[in-house]
Amino acid sequence: MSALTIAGRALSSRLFLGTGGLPSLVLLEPVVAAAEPGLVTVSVRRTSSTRDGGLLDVLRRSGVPLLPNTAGCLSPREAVMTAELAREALGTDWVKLEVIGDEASLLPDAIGLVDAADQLVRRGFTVLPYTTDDPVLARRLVDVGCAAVMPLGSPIGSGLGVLNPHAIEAVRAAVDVPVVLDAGVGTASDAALALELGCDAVLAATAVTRADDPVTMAGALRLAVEAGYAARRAGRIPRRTTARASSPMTGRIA
Ligand SMILES: CC(=O)[C@@H](O)[C@H](O)COP(=O)(O)O
Repeated sequence: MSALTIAGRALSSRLFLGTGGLPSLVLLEPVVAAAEPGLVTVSVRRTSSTRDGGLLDVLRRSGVPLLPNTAGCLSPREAVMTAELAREALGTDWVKLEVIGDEASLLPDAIGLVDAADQLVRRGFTVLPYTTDDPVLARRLVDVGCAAVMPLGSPIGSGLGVLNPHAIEAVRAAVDVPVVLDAGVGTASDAALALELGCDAVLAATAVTRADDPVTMAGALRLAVEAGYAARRAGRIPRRTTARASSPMTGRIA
């Protein structure tokens, strides 16, 4: 599978993994090994511990690049401060920007998101914003300098997959930066569909952390992303409303 590049950095996989919510830290290492993700997101609030065997320690040993996020931030100010803390703590100026409108829907606050993205780009961050599946908003985020956009397939943790495939295609068409489907993936076919629709990568958390068997699901998502990317490049056949024989009709015995 050809490499995905974001902001000049080549990533080894088109699957990104969210780490919060695993039922046991013991699962983290095998999950990461099965997923072989290109990036692993970490919430700065939840990773204050750097002790041996802690979340950060395990992730660092895995060698997968870390992508700190601003999970749970409800205002641009809070998100910018959290990103600065992450830069200091983790030594990276990449940030997955989340500015949430409310704690019930967990939907992005579009206005706060553009404001925070603008501030962070000016402060030298490489910003990957979690956004809605709105192509106009995606363009605004690119206009202020975001390195990628991360539209939701459906609400965080819902497992509903890609609710509006046409909107995801519209986001893809609207911007010239990588598009990473973020949120709502429930199982492997959701991830494959995202790539088939033209997304460059997929971020999944709950699909793995709440699966009956997180390690096996992590491996399934890795394969699904590869399959979806290959299918996109191969080009799907057009949908038809009528039958068309798949074998030639010549040589039939009358
Ligand atoms: C924005 C956000 O928090 C998502 O990245 C979340 O981590 C992943 O969403 P799922 O848990 O639905 O995969």
